[in-house]
Amino acid sequence: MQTQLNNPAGAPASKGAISIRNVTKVYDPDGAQVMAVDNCSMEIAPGEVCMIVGPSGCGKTTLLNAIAGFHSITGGEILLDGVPLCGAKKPLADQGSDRIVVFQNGALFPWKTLAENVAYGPMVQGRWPKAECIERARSALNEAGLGAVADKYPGEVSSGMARRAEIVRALINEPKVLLLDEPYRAMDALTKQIMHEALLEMYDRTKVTIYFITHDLEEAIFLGDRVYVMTTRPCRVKKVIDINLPRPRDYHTLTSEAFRLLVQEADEAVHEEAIKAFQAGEREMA
Ligand SMILES: Nc1ncnc2c1ncn2[C@@H]1O[C@H](COP(=O)(O)OP(=O)(O)OP(=O)(O)O)[C@@H](O)[C@H]1O
Repeated sequence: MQTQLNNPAGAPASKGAISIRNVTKVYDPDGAQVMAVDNCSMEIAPGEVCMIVGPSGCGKTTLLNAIAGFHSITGGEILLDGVPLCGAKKPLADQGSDRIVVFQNGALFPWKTLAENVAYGPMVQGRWPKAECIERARSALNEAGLGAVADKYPGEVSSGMARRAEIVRALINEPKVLLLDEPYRAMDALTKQIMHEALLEMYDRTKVTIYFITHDLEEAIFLGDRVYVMTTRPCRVKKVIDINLPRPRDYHTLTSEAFRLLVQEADEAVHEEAIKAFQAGEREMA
């Protein structure tokens, strides 16, 4: 069975445009007024792999939470395909299956098999009859190279397989946008490389818009269409780097001169902000 995860003939994506317009977010724990994001604007195209890098604590996750509908914004607006998600009248976006978050620490149900995990979302939403949900889940796992372990429990497969199954579980809902917050942070270099290739392979099939936060510049450039380097808090866009490396990409890309130059460009921008963040931290400590 061919799932609807496929984007026939690699057609360009027609949905999943995110507009972040003049967004501001102030947290106010006990009146402390922490400005996390200040007048930040970004236009993310449908099907773009948008990689967000910036100093620790600069406000990257705050933006993700606003898009996902986990946190409200204080000013500005966020639109999905031209339709407002949140803004002045409605500061907190509704959560919805059009925007799916893949969490850092994984969230598969340990008591369900991979196929049952993948089928769970559409099943509880009553999207398709139960048997069809399972059949689609198996088919999607198969396309992701996980067919042989579809009936295994998360504890019986490698962490790399479990992370891939999580992405399959997100994609079965046919979201417009996938939101990832450092999903591969704790992985060793080799597993990370395999995860990157698996994600790119799934992306090439689905062309879903990806908003991906990372501290790893090589990861950002290897995966991304554009890398957004954010300023130290409060968060704004400092620099946008277009990644014109041809797709499909594989590990050979990592050794090209074009790749090396892009890493250098991103590193210079991030380094400047990291120094500012460090100095600001020292001032706060003084
Ligand atoms: N619920 C909250 N209440 C108060 N302050 C918060 C809250 N969540 C985040 N912050 C503050 O807002 C700022 C931005 O946090 P955020 O988590 O968005 O940064 P980040 O760039 O994702 O960080 P990291 O790279 O370390 O994950 C930080 O100074 C953080 O302490």
